[in-house]
Amino acid sequence: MTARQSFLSNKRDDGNLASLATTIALSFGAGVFFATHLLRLRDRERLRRACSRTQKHLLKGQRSALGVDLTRKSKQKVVVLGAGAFGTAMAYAACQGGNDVVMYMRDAKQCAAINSEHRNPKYLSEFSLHVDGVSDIRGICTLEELKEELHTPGVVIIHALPCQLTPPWFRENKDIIPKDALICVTSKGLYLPTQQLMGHAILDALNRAEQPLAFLSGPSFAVEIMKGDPTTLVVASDELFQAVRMQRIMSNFRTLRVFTSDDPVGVQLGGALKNPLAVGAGMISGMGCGTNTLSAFVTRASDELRQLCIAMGGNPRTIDGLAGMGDLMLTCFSAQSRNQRCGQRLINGEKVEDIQKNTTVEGIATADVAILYADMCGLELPIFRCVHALIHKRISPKQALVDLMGRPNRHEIVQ
Ligand SMILES: NC(=O)c1ccc[n+]([C@@H]2O[C@H](COP(=O)([O-])OP(=O)(O)OC[C@H]3O[C@@H](n4cnc5c(N)ncnc54)[C@H](O)[C@@H]3O)[C@@H](O)[C@H]2O)c1
Ligand SMILES: O=P(O)(O)OC[C@H](O)CO
Repeated sequence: MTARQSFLSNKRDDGNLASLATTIALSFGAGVFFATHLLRLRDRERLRRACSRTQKHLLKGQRSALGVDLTRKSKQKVVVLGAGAFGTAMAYAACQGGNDVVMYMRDAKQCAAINSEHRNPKYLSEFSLHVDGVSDIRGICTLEELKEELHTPGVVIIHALPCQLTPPWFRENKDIIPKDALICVTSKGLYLPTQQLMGHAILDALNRAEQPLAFLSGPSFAVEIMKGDPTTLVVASDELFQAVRMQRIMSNFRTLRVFTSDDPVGVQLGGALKNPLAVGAGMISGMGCGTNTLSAFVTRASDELRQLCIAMGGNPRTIDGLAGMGDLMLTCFSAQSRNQRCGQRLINGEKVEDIQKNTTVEGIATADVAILYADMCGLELPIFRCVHALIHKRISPKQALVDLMGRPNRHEIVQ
């Protein structure tokens, strides 16, 4: 049984009108999406219009005149890979969304504490993982257990491992990953050894082109998700029904609102490339510059992000959204961001290797790949290049400001 069949049949098992309406809407949506593929509508605008029609139909189906409950959904098996800050927040959110959630980690002590005390002793330990009225998150720590959990038909994997460790992990463990399991990637970065987007690197590591993938991104500090601060995310997939499926799994209609997207390239690039830019923003703060400079940086940097997105085949409108501007603002303006703090520490003279010893900073490796992409696409991208040069200490902070502020006069918005 494929993930989609199992998902649809799960929903039929509910036997209620709400599930049936949604199932019909989803089937229709998936049908429209596949039909657009079959008809080889390669033109991006036409494809986007078809997807948005699908989405409208879905919404219509969910807002049934029969008054069905929009929020009703069937329990899904969710396996979270990684029990760091974001793995913990994702497991908690999926559990709040009413799903059966298992979190995989290597550390047996950490796992035992999660199962007995319902807290992650290593990350966000101040928060209880007990979700009222829903089953608790279960920790597992052996590959045997992981294999067994992944065996569940229709299983969804939420991946929350740091980017540079991800392809090796999937290569090593590909035999236990079911071919039809949806992998929802939440890590934000580009893979340095092969200069790939995470999705492509994972498919290569699995040696499979057909593994269903989705990408969840947007402004979301793990700690604020745990606190229950209203948070919005976007999930993208080439197969729109997979994005809708993740949307339904993660939405809790109170604190987490998830939008869908048909632009996995744009969503991945937005999430990944905001990280080196956040390092740059931290450098600006470290230099003692104020909000004028930071706002200028964020605005002009978003233009470079858009240029790169277009050149790499993404939709520039995605950069205007949560995965682009949303996350860029969050990480550039907040010292809660590890990338932002890394920038400040670099300006204060710390070494990049030392900063990365105990903390995940995706922006460093991703900055290297961003420059390779810029060269490949023939783009100037002065802000990305200055941040990259500062990270590698090829220019001084003072020189970076001279280089950026001394550029020739020009029109602001170039169509
Ligand atoms: N922290 C956030 O607020 C946040 C928000 C959105 C996205 N993200 C993204 O999520 C990804 C993970 O970030 P994080 O904040 O959770 O990092 P983290 O450093 O808090 O946790 C990473 C976890 O991965 C585990 N790990 C490493 N190798 C492993 C392996 N081989 N097997 C099992 N576990 C392994 C580590 O033990 C650690 O628990 C990053 O790409 C980050 O950009 C983080
Ligand atoms: O702490 P950072 O810089 O890795 O940012 C975390 C998330 O990406 C914010 O959305």
